[in-house]
Amino acid sequence: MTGTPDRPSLRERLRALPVFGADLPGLDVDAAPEEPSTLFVGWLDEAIGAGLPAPHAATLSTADASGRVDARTLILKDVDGDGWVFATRADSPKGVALAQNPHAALTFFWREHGRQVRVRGPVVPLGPEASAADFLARSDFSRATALAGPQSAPLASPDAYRTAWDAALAQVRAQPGLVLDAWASYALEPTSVEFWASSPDGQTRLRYTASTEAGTATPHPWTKELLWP
Ligand SMILES: Cc1cc2nc3c(=O)[nH]c(=O)nc-3n(C[C@H](O)[C@H](O)[C@H](O)COP(=O)(O)O)c2cc1C
Repeated sequence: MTGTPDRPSLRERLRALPVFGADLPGLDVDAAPEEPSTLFVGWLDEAIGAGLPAPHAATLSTADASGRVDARTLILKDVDGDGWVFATRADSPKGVALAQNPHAALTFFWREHGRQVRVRGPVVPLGPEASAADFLARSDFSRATALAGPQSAPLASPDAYRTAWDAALAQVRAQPGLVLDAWASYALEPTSVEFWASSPDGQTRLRYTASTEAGTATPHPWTKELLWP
């Protein structure tokens, strides 16, 4: 759409928007640790410490058996020996896609720090015990939402949701140990983790790649390389 002096076009308004602020912490490549999880948790802690909004929110990208791609936001639950951990309903579209094709990516963006992290690799379900522990750690409201109905299925009306949610909340409160069978914790076990940082000097990209012994899944030490921005 063409703009006017009072109201520039959308293209002009978008071009005028700043992306990053000042005083960006950047990425010190020489000080980068051997393990990408160490650098990731360091960046996440800096984001938490600075009070950035939802620093643990990430975009999970998946592709189904036919290669159709989808992406959505979710919450990071942990980073541990299993990998980058998240939880959802196994019968949701993302859970179904992961069952068909376990390869996925998590993308974190901390605008105020001018940083992005891309974590790529296969996703594994962590099993009933870990899934139950995650479900029971959720608030009553979150458990009721998960229980109320099949995530992402068409909903007939807001009233239908309200009625199901009220019943689910009553059920959760009556049975505090109740676990939704469909709830699943997953870990993305990275084969590569890429750190991107903007700074007044330009952009820096550092990719960690896990080398694996031919024919085994045994991880070897990570290799690090710089990438063209
Ligand atoms: C900030 C934020 C956090 C979210 N966290 C989760 C989460 O941890 N797990 C989840 O299943 N959905 C979460 N959602 C909802 C998902 O983005 C998505 O709408 C839902 O999981 C259905 O996705 P699907 O149809 O691709 O399976 C979150 C949404 C937002 C905006």
